[in-house]
Parts: sequence; structure tokens; C-alpha cells
Amino acid sequence: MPVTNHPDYQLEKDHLEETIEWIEGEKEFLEEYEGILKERLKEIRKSVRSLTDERLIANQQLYNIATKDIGSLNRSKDNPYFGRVDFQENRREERETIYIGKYGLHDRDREVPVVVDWRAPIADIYYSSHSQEVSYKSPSGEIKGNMFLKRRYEIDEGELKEIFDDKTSEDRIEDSLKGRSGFLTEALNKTTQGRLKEIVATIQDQQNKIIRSEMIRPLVVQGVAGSGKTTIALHRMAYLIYNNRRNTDANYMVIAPNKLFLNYISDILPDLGVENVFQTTFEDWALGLLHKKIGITQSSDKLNLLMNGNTEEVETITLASRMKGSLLFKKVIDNRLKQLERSLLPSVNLSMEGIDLLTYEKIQEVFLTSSVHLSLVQRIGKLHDYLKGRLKKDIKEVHERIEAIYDQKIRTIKNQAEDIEAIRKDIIALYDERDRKLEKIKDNLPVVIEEYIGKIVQPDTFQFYRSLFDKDEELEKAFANKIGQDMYAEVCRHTLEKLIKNVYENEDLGPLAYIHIKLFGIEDRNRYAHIVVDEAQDLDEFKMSVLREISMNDSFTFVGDLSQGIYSYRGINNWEKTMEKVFKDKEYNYHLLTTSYRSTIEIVALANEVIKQCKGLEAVLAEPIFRHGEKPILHQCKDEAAVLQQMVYQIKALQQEDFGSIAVICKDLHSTEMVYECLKDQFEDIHLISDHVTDFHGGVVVIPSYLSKGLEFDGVLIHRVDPSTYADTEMDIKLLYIAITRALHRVYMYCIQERAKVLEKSREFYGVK
Ligand SMILES: Nc1ncnc2c1ncn2[C@@H]1O[C@H](COP(=O)(O)OP(=O)(O)OP(=O)(O)O)[C@@H](O)[C@H]1O
Repeated sequence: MPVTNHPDYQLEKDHLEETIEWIEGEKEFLEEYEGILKERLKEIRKSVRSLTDERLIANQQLYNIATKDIGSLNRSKDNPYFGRVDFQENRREERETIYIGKYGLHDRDREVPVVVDWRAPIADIYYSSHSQEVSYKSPSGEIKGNMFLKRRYEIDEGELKEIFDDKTSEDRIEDSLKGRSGFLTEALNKTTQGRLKEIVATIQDQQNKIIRSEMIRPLVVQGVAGSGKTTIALHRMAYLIYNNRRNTDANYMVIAPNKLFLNYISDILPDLGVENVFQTTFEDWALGLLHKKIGITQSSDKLNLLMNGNTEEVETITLASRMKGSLLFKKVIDNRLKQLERSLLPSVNLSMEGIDLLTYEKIQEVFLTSSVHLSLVQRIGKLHDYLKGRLKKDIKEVHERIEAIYDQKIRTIKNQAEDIEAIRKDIIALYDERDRKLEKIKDNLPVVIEEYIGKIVQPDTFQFYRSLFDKDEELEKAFANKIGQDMYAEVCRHTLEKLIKNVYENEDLGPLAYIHIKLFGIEDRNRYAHIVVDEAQDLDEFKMSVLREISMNDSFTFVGDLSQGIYSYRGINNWEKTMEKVFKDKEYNYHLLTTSYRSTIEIVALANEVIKQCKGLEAVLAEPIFRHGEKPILHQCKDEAAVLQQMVYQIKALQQEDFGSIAVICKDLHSTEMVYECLKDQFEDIHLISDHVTDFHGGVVVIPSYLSKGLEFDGVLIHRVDPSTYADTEMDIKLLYIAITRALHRVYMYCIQERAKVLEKSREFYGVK
């Protein structure tokens, strides 16, 4: 039905025009005000020298607020809101009409909200309620009332294009059964523009609960491919920052698997008006902390090796990774740190001129019992301060002790002497000696303390780590029985060989970062009020517990999918077990997402059949949102040349259908490079994605399966789904699952004559050509 036929069309059109007019007026006013503030700041800067001048700070703050508000108005003016609710609070006369948008806008003169921010408490009812009786949590408690209307809009460049009135739950079920299109399916039917986008207008009930769930507990979201985990995690970050906005010192962090992925998600937070969130990979964060140039083996090199290496090599790599990612390894490190702590101080008394100022036992006792929450090096600093303070106080007592010693000496001489005149010289010499000593103690006390502290060997993170693999009894006791003596020796040899060459692996970074924090500490500005970890199934338990060290209050969002855990040789296989181990002392929230918003019903059906066959994985199957498309197609070709020819033909056909983003997914890097070489001259906008690529452009990409994780494309072409490429192993099935689930609309698979076993069993879910 054309939007103009909607009974409220004229009313809504007028309201939209009024809102845009208000925005223009407000913008004009603020721009003028911003100009005045700019001039004022210039003047103030001329007359004041100090950056801490109160007038300067106050005006700078006003200027920043004005600039930020102008930014919000600019972003709002073409699309100021996406939803509306008509709400009447119980026991109140008036019914409120609330327009909800990406950015909240407030009319200062009339003191009313023009648009309510999607993160505001009242906006909760827009996302979570389909019935008339509703409630939401406000800072002052629960507010109950009735919702009389829930409306969604599509507005493009200031023009009202669509109005959708929300249905009751029953109507929605009927619509879905009859395949009637709604606002969400309209949104999902669109082609992708390359990067991941915000979804504020269509956040679903369960997603909304996750986004708004309490900040104080760690939260785990296990979700099938395409269930919106990444999207929701970033919306949750925006929500928490908004609701914690009074805490202006708080820092926030997003950890994603690689730089390409970071680039792929980089539009969302700024688009939600959120800036200054530190977005990084675990690897980059750890390298920044360690502050030393070291070589890192690419995780994908290792994956390639695991896919193609010999059995013995694969076993060593797997066991080494598991050991280094385990909490048992952390326990060994904790014990070794304790030993280091006990042996760090020189086992001598602090003495001077033959007088013991402080015994080793006393110094050790102070060191071991005070400021234990600090790092070892910070505690050395504290001990230094303690010694200075303590000896300054004790100096009087030391003086008295020296005077007593000399008094005693002089008394003895006097008692033994027959002629007092004869010993006068000796007595004077003793008095001189005493005075010299007293003087020296006063002058040299700081030097003696410095010398004592100087004797403490400063710990070194890398040396400490290396020593663990060099015949460490405790490590051996912990692991040799578990993995076998020979294998343990091999793991240590393999690690030492690399460490000596200054080459580290991803799994070394968790322990190294942990040791570094325990030795040197971490500043408050490097701690985070909330940390989002995407693809969290690829972290190991050790890395998760390291992240606890930099979290202010264990506020985390971990999102991941065990079915996509291709690093499961080191990663997480069971959320419950992992969370109970890592957050032993803490309760956590868990959500399971099963709806796939990305792919059509036909693609989800095939992906489900594939992942079902993964042994040892209790895969959660995806439920698609009601959106049909073409059935996936398998092309059986006679040779590689025919595969490539078919692919070229298919890509061109997809491009003609206006599918902007197309991926050719190959299993490993080697085949990716080969295919790219063959296709690159056929298309203008084609890109090879390898480990070092950091920019995501869309267009046609040729990409290895493991790097495609997290990304999405309109059409996906899967190279060589032959039995020799995709074997019946956990890793290969997961990689094929990942490849299939990258597609929004179309999947094409190519094999030479025979298809992989996993596809044999799912024949009815794709067509064959
Ligand atoms: N409520 C929603 N409204 C509109 N689109 C949505 C919604 N939820 C998810 N999507 C879309 O579904 C797609 C998948 O989202 P996202 O990449 O966040 O999923 P994911 O669970 O992280 O996937 P994967 O595990 O495969 O990486 C995206 O295009 C996203 O915009």
C-alpha cells in the first residue's frame, strides 16, 4: 500500500517537516553560539598562560558540547527518528507521543524532548513490547502504563517513505506463517553495502534484552551465524556508554579477531554517535603493553599448518597451544611469581658503618605483607619509600646507639688507664671518630638505601617466561603426566627454539601479558569500564583471565559461536565450563541466539545440515527469519579450468542482478592466491584478502575461509568443495559452515566431479548443475 494511503500520512508528514525545520533552526542557533565561543576562547587564550585556567576550561567545555550537538543535529536532519510510541502512564491523564531516533534531541526553550534517544529507558517499550500493557525501568523505579500505538517509519533524506504500524503478537505469527513481509524482512532483503551497519530501527526483543542487560556482570552470548552477535555487542557498548555518560573518565574497549574485521565493523560505533572506544585485537593490545619488538607467528600460518602439516607437528602445536592457554599454566606462573617475590630482595641486613639499620627478615616481612595488590616493581618502589621514611624516623635511635657504643669504649679505656693524661689523645680520637660516623650516617643514609634497592635484580617479563620452558620442575609436574613426558619435552623444545629467536605465537601473548601486568602493573587509564570481545570462542581461558586484569569491574560482553570455533585446538569448547573456571567468584548472564537474520531460509537449511555432521559438537541449529531465496547450487565441473570459468560467469551474472558484494571463498591461503591470480584480470573491482589486508571494500573479494569469519556478502562462491579439500573432520566441516553462512542471498559451490562427504548427506538442500 502506498504510504500516502496511510490514514495518518498527512499528520506524520507534517510532523516530520516540523521536526526537520526545528533541527535546522536549532543548528543555525548553535552554529552562531559556537562561533561566539570560538572568538571568546581566542581572547581568553591571549590573556591566560595556564591551560588550567578556569575560564578557559569552562568555555572549552561549552564549545565542545555545542560542537557535539551540532554533529548530532547534522546526523539527524535527514532521518530524525525511526519509531514512535504513544504511551500513557498509569494514573496520569495525558497520553504522550514519543518519537524515537538514533540521537536524542531536546528543545531547551519548551523543555521537551523532540526525539528520544533509542537508549533512553522509555525506548525499551518500543523494542520489547507487543501488548498494550507495558512497563519499563526508569532510574526512579518501574513505570507501568499502556502503549496505544507503536509505529515505525522509513525516512530517506527527509522524505517519509513508509509507515509500518506494529501488530499484536498473534498478527505477527500469522504474517510470518503466510510469508507476509514486515519492516524487518524489508530491511533484511536489501543488499549489503560492504561494512556492517547499525540496526537501531529493527532491534528484536531478545536482542534488546541483551543490549540492555546489566553492566555489572559478565555476559556471554552464544549465537548461530548471522544472529547479530557482533551488531548487538556494539549496540550494547553504545547503550552502556550512554547510560554511564556521567562517568567521563571511563574507558571502553572492543576486541575483535583481526584488523580486517575491525575495519569491517568500524562504521557502527561512530554511526551511533559513539567515539573514543579503543578497538583492537588481543594481539595488538598485548604487544602495546609489552612494548617490545617481537616476531609473532600469524595465527593463520598456524591454521594452514594444522590443515596441511604432518601429524606429529600438528600434535605438538595443538598441545603447546592448549597448555599455554590453560588456567593450569596460569597457576604454575602464579607460583613462580610467588617464588620470585620471596627471592627478590638481597638476603642481607641493611647496615652502615658496621651497624645494622634494618634486618633482612624485617625488610622481607614488610615487602611480603604490604601493598600486595600492586605489581612487584611497584612494590619495590613502595619498599624504597618505606625504607626512606622508616630510617629517617630511626636515625635518632641509631645516633643514640652509636653514642652508647662510643661512651662504652671511652669508659673502658678510662677504667683501664692508670694515667688519664696518657690516654687523653686516644679519647679525643674516639670522640672524633664517633662524630665522623654520626655525620657520615646522616649524609650517607640515602646512598645506602639506594645501594640496597639497587641490588634488587629488576625482573624481566621475557626472561621470566623463557625460564619456564627450561627444565622447570613445577611446569613439568603439572603437564608431563597430562600430555606424556616425551611430548612435554617436545613442547618445551619447540617453544624455546622459537623464543630464543624472539619469535612468539598467539598463545604466548596471554601468559606474557599476564606476567608483565604482575611484574609492572597497569595504570588506571589502561583499565576499562566495559570490554566487548567478539569471536570470543577463539580466546583461551588464560587470555580471558588476563582481560579480567584490565577490567575495572568484570564488565564484559563475550559474543561467539562454538560452531565457528576453528581455533578450538586452543579456544573455548564449552561456555559454561570456561566461565565457571575463569569467573569462579562471579555470576554471569548467558543468552542463546538461534535466529539467523543474515541468510535466506534455503541457505540456513543447508548450513544446518552441514554443521549437524560435525562430530563432538552439539551444534545449535539456526532458525531463519522468514525470507526465501534461491536454493544453493553445486556445480560439478570436469577440471579446475571449468571451475574458474563457471565462477567468472556466475560473478558476472550476480553483478548484473546488482549484488554489490561477492566473495569467492577458498579453503586456505594458497588456493586463495591461486584463484585470485586467475580471476584478477576478469574484473575491475576485485580484491585479494590475505592476513595482511586491513581494509574491507566490498566488491568482489577472494578470501580464505578462516578470514571470512564474521563478514557477510550478498553472494558467496565456494571453491572446490571436493572430498580432498573439505574432509570429514571437525575443522573442515566448521570451515565449510562458515563459508556457507557468509551469504545473505546466494550460495554457489564448485567441485571437480565428486563432492565432499558432508555434502553427500545433505543432497536435498541444494541443486546440482
Ligand atoms: N534486528 C536486526 N535487524 C536488522 N538486521 C539485523 C538484525 N540483527 C542482525 N541483523 C543483520 O544480520 C546480519 C548478521 O549480523 P552479525 O554479523 O552481527 O551476526 P553475527 O552473529 O555476528 O554473525 P557471525 O557469527 O556469522 O559473524 C547483519 O547484516 C546484521 O545487520
